[in-house]
Formats: sequence, structure tokens, C-alpha cells
Amino acid sequence: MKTSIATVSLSGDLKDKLDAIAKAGFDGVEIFENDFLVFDESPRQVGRMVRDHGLEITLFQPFRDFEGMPEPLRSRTFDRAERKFDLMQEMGTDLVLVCSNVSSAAIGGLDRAAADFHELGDRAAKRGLKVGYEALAWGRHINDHRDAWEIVRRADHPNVGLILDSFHTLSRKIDVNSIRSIPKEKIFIIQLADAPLIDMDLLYWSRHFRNMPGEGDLPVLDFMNAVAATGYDGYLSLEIFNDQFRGGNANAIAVDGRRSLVYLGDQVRRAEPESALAVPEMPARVAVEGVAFVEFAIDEAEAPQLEALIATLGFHKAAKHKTKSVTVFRQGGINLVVNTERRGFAASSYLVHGTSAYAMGLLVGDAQAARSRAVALGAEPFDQPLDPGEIEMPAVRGVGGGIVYFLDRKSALARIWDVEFEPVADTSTVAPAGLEAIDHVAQTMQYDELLTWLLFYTSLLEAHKTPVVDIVDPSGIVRSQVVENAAGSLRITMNGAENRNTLAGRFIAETFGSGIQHLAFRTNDIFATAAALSANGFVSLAISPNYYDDLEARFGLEARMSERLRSHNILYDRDEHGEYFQLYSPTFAEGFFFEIVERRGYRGYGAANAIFRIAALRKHLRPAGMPRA
Ligand SMILES: O=C(O)c1ccc(O)c(O)c1
Ligand SMILES: [Mg+2]
Repeated sequence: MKTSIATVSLSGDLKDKLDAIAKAGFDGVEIFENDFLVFDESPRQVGRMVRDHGLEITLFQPFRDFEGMPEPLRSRTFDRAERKFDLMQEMGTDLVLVCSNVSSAAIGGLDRAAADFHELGDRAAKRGLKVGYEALAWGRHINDHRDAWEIVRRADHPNVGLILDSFHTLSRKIDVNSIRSIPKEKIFIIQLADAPLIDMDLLYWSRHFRNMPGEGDLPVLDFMNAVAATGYDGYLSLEIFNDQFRGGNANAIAVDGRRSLVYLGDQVRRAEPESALAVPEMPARVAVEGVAFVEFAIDEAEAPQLEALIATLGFHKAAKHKTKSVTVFRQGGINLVVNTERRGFAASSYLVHGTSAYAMGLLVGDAQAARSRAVALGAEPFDQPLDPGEIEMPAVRGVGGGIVYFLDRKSALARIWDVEFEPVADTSTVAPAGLEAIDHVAQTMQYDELLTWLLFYTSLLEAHKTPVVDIVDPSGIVRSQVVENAAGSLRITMNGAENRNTLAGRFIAETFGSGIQHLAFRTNDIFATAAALSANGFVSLAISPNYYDDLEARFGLEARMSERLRSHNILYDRDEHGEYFQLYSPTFAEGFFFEIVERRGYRGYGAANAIFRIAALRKHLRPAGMPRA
């Protein structure tokens, strides 16, 4: 499978873009005219620079407002084309993208356009060049790939072909099956882009909101399956106009782009096994049985406070690592690992971020396969030297440079707790509080990382995303998006902070990066849990009494119920599936906190309660910028 990306998709100057594109592993690049025009090197030098990066120029674009022009405009357009042909030959590319005419001067008519393309094909052929025609969704006369194909067919010239762009086809909801009957040799290149579903003007939507396949809501896979059915085996080329990407980190966006294509190719391979795209084989998306553990990096001075907090939550100290200062606290199916090592990755993570939940372990069917898939999708492998007797746990880098470990029941990893750890006598006086499992892991990140991690998780794991929800923080909006599986055994909530003043934004500033900001545990009886926690000396996050008055009004709750909720600082929500109960700890260290939830059929995450929870948590923050003890 050959992958390419248009320079317009990334930020920086042409050199920055090429560096990022080459590093991410693309084979080719579409040179967007403006990126060339604002660059100071000659076409020949640009061509050399591209090839020095190990890349091929897949096409030069766009050539605008060509077909169907009346004289004297028509002659001028052909002169303009000849100039671009000169440039392409200097640069070293043989394909130009001609997008459908948007000019008010353009005259319609398939045969007129076909004749223009036939002539352009003749001129291109003299120089060994090719012309690809793309229907813009807002083209004046041609805005549907089926019409563009009809023109290409009538042009009947070996040097004239069709360019399909998923955005233009899917944004207009054009039946993708119409692609299946196009001869593959007439498809000169495939451009791919996704986009979030927003009801707006097509041109504006296309120029500002496109994103990588899999990051948006368009059925790009259906489009691609139809393309694959033609036998097409050429480049898959990303063309992503996105305001955020233009201002983003070119390297990160390029990695996302390459991941999106590899993932798309993998899905096509599974849907159309006969496809000619030569997609590399990789293990299937990974089913997650649950979050097996979360590990904290912390120093010895602060660890007792965390351990005391965990104890009031009803966790008991279960085991100690045989060779490392690592302790496991356990309750129900939950393992919390506290790592105070002074060497190794956890120690470095502590030095950079302060106390943080820097790693999580996912229980999967085959841990090695999970890591292989992650690496095939461009994840950064994580390895760390083992002590004698330790079992290697496959891992990759995750959000904020943290670690995602994979465990399974089929390898030696099944016995890791027994092999690497020694049980410790439980001397604690606290009682278990009925916490059964990790309900969700909440990761906080910069807003512009949200799509990156969304794609990371959904391409790797058997999980889907839910729509973005706006969380109102008193100091700004935080955008929240969930990755979860159908069984509910994997739930990751991601909060993207747009500014530093929100609770999420402060967390990122205080911990010098993104990471897990809270962990939510599941109970089957929130009131019994709340009572047990109180008995353990747990102090829950105090919620404003006004909240409970409002609850009664909003949900028609009985006064007895709202009083019960209030007395335990329990938040309440309801959806069409059932009820939800939430209870919070105050923040700890750099803004980390715990949550306890009970789901009575409810499927969401209590977004409506977030403003109350955030307002309460803010009261517990240590003043911004205070050094750690
Ligand atoms: O927005 C545009 O003008 C434009 C130009 C070239 C393309 O390939 C495209 O998809 C859109
Ligand atoms: Mg396009």
C-alpha cells in the first residue's frame, strides 16, 4: 500500500512539512501550489529536496477553473496549463490535479468539457504528463464524481483520468457504489479525508474541518471498499484542510495521518480480501476485557498520603514487588500499583510530571499481538530492562508519554502478580467498600491532542468513540470524548482543554503534560459504598446544597432521595437507559482525584454534573505554580 499526503495538511514551510511526512513513513507527497509559491527554492530544487527525503511527488495541485471556458478565457487557460506543465517537469512529477470549474464564466456541457480535456490530454501527452479531474462538491457545473467520470470517459484520452476525493463524494452523500464500475486504470489517484458531521456550507466545511479518516463521521471505509473493488492499487493520499492541523505539530499530525491510512487499509483488507492494495498484515483490533491495573509514579515522601487515601477507599495492601519498591493495593477486581522506585521509567516520569498515574495495563486476549498491532499503527514501543525473574510485559507509549501495558491470560503474564510479587500480611483496619472494577480512566490533554488519541485508541482497540460533549468549567469549555467498547469493560474518557484556566488546563500545566487525571471505580451499591467510605474516614468532595434543590426540580426526585444523595455528596444523573450516581474524592497532589460510580443501566458519564464537580474540586486546588513539597 502506497501512502501520500498533501502538503496543505500540515503546518510549517515546505521543508518542515517534508521532514514530517518522510519521518512518518509516507511514500509520496502532493505538492500544493501555494506551499511551493511561498517557498524560495526553484522547482528543480524542490523536486530534489522531495526525493532527498525519499519521497515521490504524487501530484501537483490544484489547477483551477479549466474546463468549459468561453474564448478568450479558454486560450488563456491552456496557456496557463502549459506554464504549469513546465513547472511540473522541472519539479519531477507527471500528474496534475484539475478541480472542477467554479467560475461564473464557465459554460456547462459534458461534451464541451470532454473536448477541453481531450486537448489538455494531447498537450500533456507530448510531455509525458497526465491530467486528473476531480469534482469539487461545490463545482459550478460539475460537483459529483459521476459527472466528472462521464467527462473523463468522453474525453477518451489515455493521459486523462479521474481523481476521487472521499470528502467531495461523501459530503454530498453520493452513492459510493457508483465507484465500483469505474475501470481502475482511469482512477489516477485517490484522495482521502474524513470530517465531523456539521451542517454547514460545503466549501467552508471542506476548507476548515476535514480530518483524518477515522477521526470524523463520514463513511470513508465504505468509500474505500468501493475503490478497492475496482482493483485500484495506486496511492492513497490524504488531503486534509484543517485549521487546527495547520497550526499544529507537523510531526504529530503526520503520524496521525499515516496511522489513519494504515488502519483504513487494514479494514479494507478485512472487508475486501481480494483487494490489490497490498496492505501489510497485522493482528486484528484488540478486544479489551478490562483495565487490569493503574500504576502511580510517586516519591517516598508523598506515597504515604496516596496510600492513606487509597486505604480510606477500602483498598488493602495486597503484595510487594520482589525486587522493586512497588506495592499493589487491591479491591474487587481493581489493582492500584504504587511505584516509588528511584530508577527506571516511573522515576523519570515522576521527575517530569510529579505524582501521576503514568501507566495502565489492559487485559487483552494476546498481549504480544496487541503490541504488534499498536506498533504497526505507528505507536512508539516501550521497553525497559528487566530484573532477573521479571516477566516482560508488552507496552507502548500512550497519552502524555505514559505507558499502555498489555496483559493476557494465555502467556506467562497471567501469573505476573504471583511471580513478581510477594503477598503481604494485611494489617489495615479499613473495610472494603464494594468497589468492583475500574469503570473509566479519565485522561486530560490539550484540545489539539484529542483526535490523535481518539485515533490511537479506536484503531488499536475494539472500541468506538461517542460524540463530543462540551463540559462547562467556570473558566472555559473542555471538550470531552469517550472511547468505549460494547461490553463496557473499556471506558476511556478524554478531556481536551483549550485553555490553562480550566481545571483540566491547570492539571496539564501543573503536571507538565497530559495524563490520567482521574480514575472512576464501579460499585453496585453507591449508598453502601458511601457509608463504608465514611466509616473508613474518607472525606468526599463537598457538593453545593443548591445542586440538590435543582436535582429535585429537574428530575422530580423525592425529597427523601435528594436528601440521601446530599448527605453523601452523591451526584445524580439519568438517561433513557437508567440512573447514574457519582461520588468524588478531593484532588490529590497535582490535581488527580478518584470517582466512584454506580450505573443502573445508565450509559453516559454525567456530563451535566461536571460543572458542579469542577466547581467543588477547584476549591481544593493548591495555588497555581506552588512548588511540590
Ligand atoms: O478547496 C479546494 O479548492 C480544493 C482544491 C483541491 C482539492 O483537491 C480539493 O479537494 C479541494
Ligand atoms: Mg481533493
